Amino acid sequence: MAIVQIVCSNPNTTILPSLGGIRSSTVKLSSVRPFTRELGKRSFRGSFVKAATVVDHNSAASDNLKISREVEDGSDVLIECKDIYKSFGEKHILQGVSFKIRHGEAVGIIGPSGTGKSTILKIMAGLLTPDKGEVYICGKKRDGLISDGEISGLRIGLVFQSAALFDSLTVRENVGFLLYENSNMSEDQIAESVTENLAAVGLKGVEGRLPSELSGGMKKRVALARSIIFDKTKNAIEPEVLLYDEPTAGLDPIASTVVEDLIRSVHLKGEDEHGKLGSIASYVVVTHQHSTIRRAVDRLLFLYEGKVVWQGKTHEFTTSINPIVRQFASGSLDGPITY
Ligand SMILES: Nc1ncnc2c1ncn2[C@@H]1O[C@H](COP(=O)(O)OP(=O)(O)OP(=O)(O)O)[C@@H](O)[C@H]1O
Repeated sequence: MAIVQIVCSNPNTTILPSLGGIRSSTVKLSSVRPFTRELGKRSFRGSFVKAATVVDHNSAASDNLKISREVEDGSDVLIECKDIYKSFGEKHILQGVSFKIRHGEAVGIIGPSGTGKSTILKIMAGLLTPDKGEVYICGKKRDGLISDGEISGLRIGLVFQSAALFDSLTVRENVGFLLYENSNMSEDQIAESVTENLAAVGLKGVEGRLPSELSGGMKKRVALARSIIFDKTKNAIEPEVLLYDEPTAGLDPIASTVVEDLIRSVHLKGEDEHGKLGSIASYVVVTHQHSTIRRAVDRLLFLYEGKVVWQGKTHEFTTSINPIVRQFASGSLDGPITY
């Protein structure tokens, strides 16, 4: 078992768009501090919040996450979105979206382009506020953005759709970025850890390269390596939910498989030796890729015209008789979904 540490930026800073993995966490704004540590010969300044931790159970990539049991009192619900509405100007994107993410779940959010999948991820992460409706984190209602207050007991991380690497930093510096600042690990330990995490996403010997020297798919994998790197010197474990926005978009089929298995493998399955629910994250993946649906998630939410119009187990997706799901699964031009 290993501890995975993932760190995020303060969503209110101008750095955010540049950072692929953000973490909304149990961190007060007052704890945000300037990042000044030298990265190689360059230095970088910005505001960052502290790291979060998650446990890696080193499960076989082919293992499925156990679908979380529905605990009667709802205590296994980590995130609940209740009747969420969100508009951008005249565009009414979310119109009453409700769902729960339970402990141990691997959930996919699918649906036509522009239907609000990324928007709901950002609302879950606390980067966007809904116009109406509530988000509950471990049963506690969140008001405003994640930075407006502290909700303890759960960390939520978002891995952006774009790789969003720092152009002027090497791959090593990008992947180890937050360890350099937030951990007590030595430079050698961080470098070693970076190499291990890059290898885990199928990349070798690219540590010294700049992002501009990588293909799009390689950048994506570097971003993923950055999201799963952890502080080996820490033991604190809290439940965590990771949100992946199209983690396999633009990857070739084999690279997709690597990433899908990795998403599985960095998450825990459920119980400790006493039968107590484990502390490891659930995760939510927004994806258009069938392989990712099949391989990386157990339950699906189908978002269409502002609402969750279907949900079910992954294997039910292709056999559903729901006309919207059937059309989407088959890619047919005929059906209720129009472009
Ligand atoms: N900050 C914003 N300002 C204005 N419009 C926005 C903003 N964010 C999203 N939108 C719009 O809201 C709609 C939903 O966007 P979103 O990215 O959530 O869709 P999506 O389902 O993730 O799409 P895709 O599958 O193509 O990635 C789009 O029309 C988008 O242009």
